[in-house]
Amino acid sequence: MLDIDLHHAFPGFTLDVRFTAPPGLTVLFGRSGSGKTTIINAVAGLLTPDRGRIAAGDWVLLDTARRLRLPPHRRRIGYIFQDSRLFPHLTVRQNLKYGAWFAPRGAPREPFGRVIDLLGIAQLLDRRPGALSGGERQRVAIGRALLSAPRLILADEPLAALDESRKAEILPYFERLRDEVNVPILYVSHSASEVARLATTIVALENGRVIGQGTVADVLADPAVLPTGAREAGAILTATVAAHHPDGLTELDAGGTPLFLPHVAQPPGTTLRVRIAAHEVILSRDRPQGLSALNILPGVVHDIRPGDGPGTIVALDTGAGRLLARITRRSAEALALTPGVQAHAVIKTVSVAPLDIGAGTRVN
Ligand SMILES: Nc1ncnc2c1ncn2[C@@H]1O[C@H](COP(=O)(O)OP(=O)(O)OP(=O)(O)O)[C@@H](O)[C@H]1O
Repeated sequence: MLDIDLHHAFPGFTLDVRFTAPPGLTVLFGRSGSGKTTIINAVAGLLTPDRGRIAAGDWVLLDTARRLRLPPHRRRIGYIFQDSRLFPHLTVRQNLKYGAWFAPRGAPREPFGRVIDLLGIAQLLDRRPGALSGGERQRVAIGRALLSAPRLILADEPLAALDESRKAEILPYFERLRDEVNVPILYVSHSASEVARLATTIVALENGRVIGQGTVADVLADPAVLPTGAREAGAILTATVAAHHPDGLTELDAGGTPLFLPHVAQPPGTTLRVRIAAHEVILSRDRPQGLSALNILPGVVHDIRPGDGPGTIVALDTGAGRLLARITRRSAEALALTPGVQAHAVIKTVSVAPLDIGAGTRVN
């Protein structure tokens, strides 16, 4: 458990945040200038706030009321930056050992071999960073952070410099870090799909304040707290791989409801987290007939959230979970959608992007 309470005034900007991050991966989510880096700098010890307290469980990094301030090198933090910051003249093995060198004697830490396995970097150990891809370098950077026996991991936009295919390569390793290593992770991002894949908890920031905080499913469903508003709103469903069909489709079981997606690599029985973007969902009052879309989910309207423009977000409770549909207010009126009425959500199979399907943990 990570407790953060910070107050700091710069000329023209005041940071005033208080939040608790439960175990897992907590994303600081907000527009440029919302205060994410200022929080990270305060946790790292690069900025001493006017007032504040930062503690990871019983490990207190800062408590201005008690005049306690650990210097940065004693905070036991593992860093993962946008650029991997590996030493170019050292091999991967030496870079990893450098991380281990920072671990205090006797501190519990992941064994070297387990970190290598977790990140799939055994075949890279004798190479130098110049001979690695961007994704491989980031895996090594994660390993180096882990081997320093951290009490907390700070990841500051670690995927921002990677293209889509490298992101897809590295996301599963962050999922493993989240699910298999018992160290809280504070992760900065402004990408909704990255947040949907990785977050256990989201802290949404605006102008130096917390404007929303909660589980990934709750926060991503609330356009009011998303940096890009309704455009990135979406639902997160937890589903299990039921079957791979010969025509290339994968059938998921989402709370007893079948959901067809393009082929996913995971074997039957695997739990997945699937983000369904609100703009990909169509609503119909009656069950549509003769439609090409394979996923037609009956449900009941939970609520309707008007936006600023012509759009509105309709939340529909289905057997698979709560889905969100971004439709026009005109359509919502034409369909007479109000809380409690029955409707059907239509989702095209191919509308779910591969990056939006990840390893599952509970999302709410
Ligand atoms: N040392 C400083 N002196 C004065 N103002 C600062 C200082 N550091 C940050 N600020 C201001 O604090 C605000 C928040 O900055 P911060 O870097 O924390 O935002 P951010 O959410 O991390 O943005 P980005 O996503 O662009 O990195 C900005 O208005 C910035 O100009």
